[in-house]
Amino acid sequence: MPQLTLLTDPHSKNITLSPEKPRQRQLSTFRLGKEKQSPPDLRKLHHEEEDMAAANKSRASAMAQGKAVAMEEDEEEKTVKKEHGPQLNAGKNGDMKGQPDRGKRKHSPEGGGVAGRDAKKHKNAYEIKGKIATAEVAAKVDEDPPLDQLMRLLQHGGKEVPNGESVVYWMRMEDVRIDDNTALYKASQKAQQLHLPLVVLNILSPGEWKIHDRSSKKIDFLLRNLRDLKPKFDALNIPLYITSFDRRLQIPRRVITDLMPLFKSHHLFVNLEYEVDELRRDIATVKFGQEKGVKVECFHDRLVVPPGRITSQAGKPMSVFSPWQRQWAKLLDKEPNLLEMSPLPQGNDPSVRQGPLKDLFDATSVPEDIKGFVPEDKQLLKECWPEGTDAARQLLDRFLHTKARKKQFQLVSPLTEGAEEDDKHSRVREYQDGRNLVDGDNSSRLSPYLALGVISGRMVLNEAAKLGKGKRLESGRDTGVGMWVQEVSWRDFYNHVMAKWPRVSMGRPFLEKFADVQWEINEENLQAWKDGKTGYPIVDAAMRACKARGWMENRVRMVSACFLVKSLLLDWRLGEKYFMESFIDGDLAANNGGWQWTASTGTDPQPYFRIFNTLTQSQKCDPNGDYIRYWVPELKNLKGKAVHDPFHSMPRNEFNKLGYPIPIVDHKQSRERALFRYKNVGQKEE
Ligand SMILES: Cc1cc2nc3c(=O)[nH]c(=O)nc-3n(C[C@H](O)[C@H](O)[C@H](O)COP(=O)(O)OP(=O)(O)OC[C@H]3O[C@@H](n4cnc5c(N)ncnc54)[C@H](O)[C@@H]3O)c2cc1C
Repeated sequence: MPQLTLLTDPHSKNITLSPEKPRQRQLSTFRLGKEKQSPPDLRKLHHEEEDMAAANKSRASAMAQGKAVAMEEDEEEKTVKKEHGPQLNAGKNGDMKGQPDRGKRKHSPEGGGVAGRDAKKHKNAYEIKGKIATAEVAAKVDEDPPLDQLMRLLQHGGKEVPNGESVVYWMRMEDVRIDDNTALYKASQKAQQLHLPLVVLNILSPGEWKIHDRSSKKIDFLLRNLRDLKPKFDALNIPLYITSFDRRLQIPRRVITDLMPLFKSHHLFVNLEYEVDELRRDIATVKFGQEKGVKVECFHDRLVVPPGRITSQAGKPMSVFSPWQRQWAKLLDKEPNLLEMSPLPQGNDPSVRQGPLKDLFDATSVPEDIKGFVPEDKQLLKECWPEGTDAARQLLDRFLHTKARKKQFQLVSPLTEGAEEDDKHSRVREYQDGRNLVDGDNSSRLSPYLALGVISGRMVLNEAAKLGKGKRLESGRDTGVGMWVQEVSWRDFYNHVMAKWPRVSMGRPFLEKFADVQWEINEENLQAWKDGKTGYPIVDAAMRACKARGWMENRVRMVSACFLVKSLLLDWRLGEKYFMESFIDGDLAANNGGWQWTASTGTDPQPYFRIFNTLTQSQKCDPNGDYIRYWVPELKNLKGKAVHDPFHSMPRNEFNKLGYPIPIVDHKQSRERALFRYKNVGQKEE
C-alpha cells in the first residue's frame, strides 16, 4: 500500500535538531513495551502525514456515525495550502516537470475517483485517502527523489567521529539474515579494524507497521525469523538487541540519541530501503548522526543491481521493463561482481560477554507475539512458511532440482517428503509453462523470504547461474532458468522505478493521466472480493487462499487484481492496501508494481484495454479445476468445466443448492464500462 503523503522536505532547514544532550539510559528501560520517556515531537520537524491519517480515521468514524465531515476536509486543505502554497511547484497550466506522464488536464487534489470527491460515500476510501499525495506534491518529490538527496548527504562523508566502544549494525525489515548481508559484513569489518565488538540492533515498530499496512502474517514471519537468528548471533558472541519504538517518526532521534550512547558507539551501519518514508527516515538519521557525532554508513543490498545503475543510451532512467531487463542482464554479464556475495561477519571475542556490553546479551528477547499483529493460524503458517535462511535454501534447492507436485498448492509444508529429483524436468526447467499454472508448486515460493531478506537476490541467482550454460547466468525467455531469472529481475525493476519515481510509493499513479478515472463506490462488492464471494470461482479461490496462507500464485494475483479494477471498477489502491494487509510477502515495490500494471496506470506499455477474461484465465491456469475445488469447497463435487463457471453451466435449481454466490458482475458489461471510463478519464457513462 502507498506510503503516506510527505508534506515537508526533510532536506530543508526545517529539520532543526534539538541541541539536547544524549542521555545515557539503563538497559532495563529498553525492554519491549517499556518506553517511558516522552520523546520530542518530530512531526513538526519532519512529517505531517500521520496527522493526516489520524484526521482521516476520525473522519471515517465520524462518517460512520453519520456526522458531517466536509468542514474537517476544508481544514485539512487549508493546512496543506498554508504550508506549501496552493500550487506547489506546478508550472504554468499545472504542467509538472520530471513526471513520467505530464498531462495538461486539471487534476482533482487527491487524484479523483474514490479518493477524491466521492470519498465521502465510501468508508474504505478514507483508509487510502490520507495516503495519497496530491499530484503537485508527488511531482515535487519526483523532481528530487529522497534517494538522490540521501546520496548527496552521504557524499560529504561527514566529520570524523571517535572510535567509541562498539560498532552497530541496524538490521531492517528487509535484511533479516546473516549470510550475504552487506551492511552487516561492513560493520563487522569496521569492528575488526577498530578492535571493537559488533552489536546488532533491530527495531520493532507496530506504529509504523500499521501505517504501512504490514500484515499480521508478515510480522509473525518476521518474529519467527528473528528468533531463528538470535542463537546464531549468540554463537558468534554478537548481541542481537531488540527494542520497540511505536512511533516511527521518533526512530531517527531515538536511535542516535538514546541507543547509540547506550551501545557506546559512534558507528552505525545500515542497508538502504527505497520506500519514500524509509529513505526520509535515513536522511533524518544521517542528519541527527552528523549533529551528535555518529557516522551513519548506508549500503545498497536489497537488489542485485542498485537503483540508478541502469539507464538508456541517452543516460535517461528507464521505465519499460523489456529494454530495462536487457540492460540489467548485460550489466551483470559485464560486471559479475554485482553477484558477489558478502562474506559472513566475524564473531566477537568471547570476552565481550564480560565487558561493558555484557548486559546486551540478555537485555531483550524476541517477543512471541505483538499486539495487533497476531495471525489466527500461527501453527499453520509455520507449516506453510518455515522460517530461517536454511529453510529458504532448501526451498530454492527443491525448486531448482525437483519436479513440480500437484497438491502442493494446498495448505501443506513446501518441504514435505516425496519431491522427486529430476534436473531435466525440475520446476525451474519447466518454469516457462509452469509459472502460469496454479495447480501445483510450479514457482519457487521464495517471495516471503526475499521480501524479508531471509535470503538475498544474489544468493538465489548464484544458485540459478550454476544451471546455466558454462555456469553463467541465463536471462531471457528461451529457457526455464532464463525465464525465472528474468522474473527475479522484476524485483529490481520495481524498486528502481520506486527509487526514481517516488510518486508510486505515495499513492499516485505512475501515469498521471489516469489519476481521475472514475471508480465505482461499492462497499459490498469490495467486501465480496476480499471474502472470495464474487461468484467467479478462480477469483474466489485465490482470495480465500490469500486469507488462509497469505500468499497467491502470480497468475491469480493478476487475475484477482484485474477483476477488482477492471470488472468491479474499484480503485486499485483499495486492492493494493488489502493485499499488503494480507500477504506474508507484502512488499511495497512489487505489490504496487503489480497493481499499477493491472490497473494500466503503471510502467507497462500495454494499453488500458488489456482486460483479462476471468473465465478463460481460469481454464488456462487451473485446467482440471483442482485449485478451485480445494479452495472453494462449495464447488468440490462439481465435475468437468462447470467448476470454472457454475452459474452459467448448471440449471438454476442445481446451482442454488451449492450455496455459492451468483456472479456479482457481468463480465461483458463491466468490460464495456471499464473501457469507457479509461477512455474518457474523469467521466462516467450516461
Ligand atoms: C497485483 C500483484 C501484487 C503483487 N504483490 C507482491 C508482493 O506484495 N510481494 C511480492 O514479493 N511479489 C508480489 N507480486 C509479484 C509476484 O506475484 C510474486 O512475487 C510471486 O507470485 C511470488 O511467488 P514465487 O516466489 O513463487 O515467485 P517466482 O515465480 O518463483 O519468482 C521468484 C521471485 O522473483 C520475484 N518476482 C517474481 N515476479 C515478480 C513480480 N511480478 N514483481 C516483483 N517481483 C517478482 C519475487 O521475489 C519472487 O519470489 C505481485 C504481483 C501482482 C500481480
